[in-house]
Amino acid sequence: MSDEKPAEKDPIQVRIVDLKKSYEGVEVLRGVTFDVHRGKINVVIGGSGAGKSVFTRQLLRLEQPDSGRIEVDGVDIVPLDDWQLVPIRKKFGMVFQFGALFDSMTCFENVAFPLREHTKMKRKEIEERVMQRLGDLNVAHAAKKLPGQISGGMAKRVALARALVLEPEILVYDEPTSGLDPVSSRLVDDLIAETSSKYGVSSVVITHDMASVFKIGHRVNMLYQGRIEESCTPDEILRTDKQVVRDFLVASGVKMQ
Ligand SMILES: Nc1ncnc2c1ncn2[C@@H]1O[C@H](COP(=O)(O)OP(=O)(O)OP(=O)(O)O)[C@@H](O)[C@H]1O
Repeated sequence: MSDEKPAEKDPIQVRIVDLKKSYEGVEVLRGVTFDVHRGKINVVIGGSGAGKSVFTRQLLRLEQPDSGRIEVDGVDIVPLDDWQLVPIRKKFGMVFQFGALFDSMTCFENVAFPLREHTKMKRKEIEERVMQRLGDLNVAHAAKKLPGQISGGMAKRVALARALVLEPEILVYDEPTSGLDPVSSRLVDDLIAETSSKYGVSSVVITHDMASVFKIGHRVNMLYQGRIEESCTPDEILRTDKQVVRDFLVASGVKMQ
């Protein structure tokens, strides 16, 4: 018997290196570099127009970056074609503004949809998986209801169940607290933290909500004018000596050290 230990997984799940994207000659991403830490909550923060949405579209390879690398578990996905991206896309789950459920389908059908589209699972297996996810997120009782018949908070849980049903390794949240009052925002933060610890997924939270950084972030990456100006822990960012980062935090009501 070999006494070799199983190889430890790289603590960095995704490395983004010098990513650039222009539209009609205007450079929006001007060399984005940072790491997504495995199993952690990685927040990407930035003001309006910083390039957060453009970055998200490149990360998910919904668009082709002009240059740079996105290494997912060591594989650079930038040069891959749609066919080669199929197994990579399975690693990602996306939670778009936490909504976007199909209104005419029950919550059960919403969560079953990705399984029907992307797997050959049998009806019974689908039913079990869907009810398990809904149960994990405390919304099993909403299975037969339409999204319009449940509260906004419950709908977010159903949307998260749907994002988790294909068992992604990396969950990307696009502005999850955008447009919510502070109390609801913190409940959404709780849900993200709960999901991170329950499933061990690597979370990427794209937001301009500084409160989320300090409540749930393990890592914070500040995007400013198309570059990552700071990449550190939430504690460290309070002591940053980068003026643009300090200005953004102070304007967001954060007390600096
Ligand atoms: N398809 C596109 N074509 C041309 N310019 C674009 C395109 N998409 C984004 N931009 C420009 O890129 C810049 C960054 O936009 P982006 O939407 O990524 O900002 P953001 O950080 O998500 O801002 P917000 O928080 O307001 O949503 C903006 O100046 C925007 O006009």
